[in-house]
Amino acid sequence: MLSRKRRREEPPSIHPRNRYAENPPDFAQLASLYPSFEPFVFFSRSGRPTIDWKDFNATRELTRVLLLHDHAVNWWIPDGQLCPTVPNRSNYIHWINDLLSSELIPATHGSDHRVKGFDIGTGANCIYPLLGASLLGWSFVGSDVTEVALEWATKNVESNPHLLELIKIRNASDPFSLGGFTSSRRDIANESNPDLCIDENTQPLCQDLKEPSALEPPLLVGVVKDGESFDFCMCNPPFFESLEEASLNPRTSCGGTPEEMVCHGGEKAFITRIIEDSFVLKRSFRWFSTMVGKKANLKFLISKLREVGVSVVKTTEFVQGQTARWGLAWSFIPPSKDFISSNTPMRSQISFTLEGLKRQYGAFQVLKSMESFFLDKGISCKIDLSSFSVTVTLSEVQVNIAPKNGLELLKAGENQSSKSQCVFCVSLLEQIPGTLLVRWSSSAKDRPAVSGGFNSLFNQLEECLRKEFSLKA
Ligand SMILES: C[S@@+](CC[C@H](N)C(=O)[O-])C[C@H]1O[C@@H](n2cnc3c(N)ncnc32)[C@H](O)[C@@H]1O
Repeated sequence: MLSRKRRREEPPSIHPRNRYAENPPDFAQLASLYPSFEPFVFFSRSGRPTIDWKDFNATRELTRVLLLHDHAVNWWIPDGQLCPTVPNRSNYIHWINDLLSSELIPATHGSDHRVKGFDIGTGANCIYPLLGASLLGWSFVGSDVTEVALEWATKNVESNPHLLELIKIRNASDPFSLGGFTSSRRDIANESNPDLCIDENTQPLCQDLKEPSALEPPLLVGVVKDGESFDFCMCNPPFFESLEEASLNPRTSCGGTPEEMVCHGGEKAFITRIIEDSFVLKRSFRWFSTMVGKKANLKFLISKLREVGVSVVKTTEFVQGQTARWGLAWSFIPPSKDFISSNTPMRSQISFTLEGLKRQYGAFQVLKSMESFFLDKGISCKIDLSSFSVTVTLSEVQVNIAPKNGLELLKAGENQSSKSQCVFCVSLLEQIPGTLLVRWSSSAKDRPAVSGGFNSLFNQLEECLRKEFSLKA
């Protein structure tokens, strides 16, 4: 109920350059063109052609026909393997393209250079290399560790002779066939960072610069060959720590084997290892990036990135149906001068998840608590129970005071007359039972001061709600 109402109000979740942003897939047309897809299409009560999203065969066939029809890509995966949705996966590719074309991190090559990416854990579906190569002509190395992923990723590339030269599949658990793995991580760190000079007695700059566990296949160090360089790496990591945790996630028809969904320590450990490797290979990539499944992990990972001394961190939010995912990107290369003086990036939308809600509490209590939070600070707000949101109105004076002096001064400013007000909306979306997504959106994109103040207010709100409602606080 809550989610359905909320969804109607969600801002567009799709990248503006995504080909499905303006024209979502036309199931009726696809059914008439592809007889194998036709049996999966039926008319919903509202009269619209749709498919059963809980049927793995239906979603796999949809992905197959979308890749064929819109991207001229031949594709297939065996039963049970993770089935990607094409519009959602395209968003990550477009975000990487934004990062590369922003020139925030200067390119070292000329404009005729072919962009080269590294997809960590490409899966049997090999979706990112296939999309990146067919949409933008990028070349890729896609790595994986399971036999089925390596076999099917290779098949998927070989079924597309026009992409054969662009995509290479690499076995990350077969490092001895690669150059460079015979050196220890410390040696590699020294080679690629001559200014570091780490010897056995040196306390490493990065606390986590340690030899990887013998049980865990490498991610980048030992898989990237000596002398190789890439414009970016990307990764959709196994999100879960255990099969139990994976099965708590709302079941979709997207399949996914334990090898694809689960890893020791969950995404936090997996991405931490990517960060450690990025420190070692800091000169070999212009951008490092990964998808993050849990907002709470995003904060931890950003603090890790600060620890290892990255020069830039960028985040974005990908909303996929009812699930939110985050994109995290970083670089060790100094940003180009044009960008250094610019303000902190603006966000028109920020969010956090409130996990492990205590049993006795639900969205209603959280909403009432948000109302009290704002009223206590002298900020005008209005609850809307039908959309589970609170509309917050800040006077110009309140907005201008907040970022500089902290929120305690908001009350002091409230009596001053204000010419213009800023209206923001904080809304709740139930992700899974016991987990709420709290999202804050504003239309004040053109006013950095407003967003700065609001970000700080939002952080306080997060802290306050966590203390009151979350078991994990
Ligand atoms: C969630 S799946 C992502 C598959 C695909 N990229 C996608 O987005 O649908 C994670 C993948 O990472 C792979 N993987 C796990 N450890 C790895 C490692 N050390 N190096 C490369 N791939 C790994 C798994 O086998 C799995 O295919």
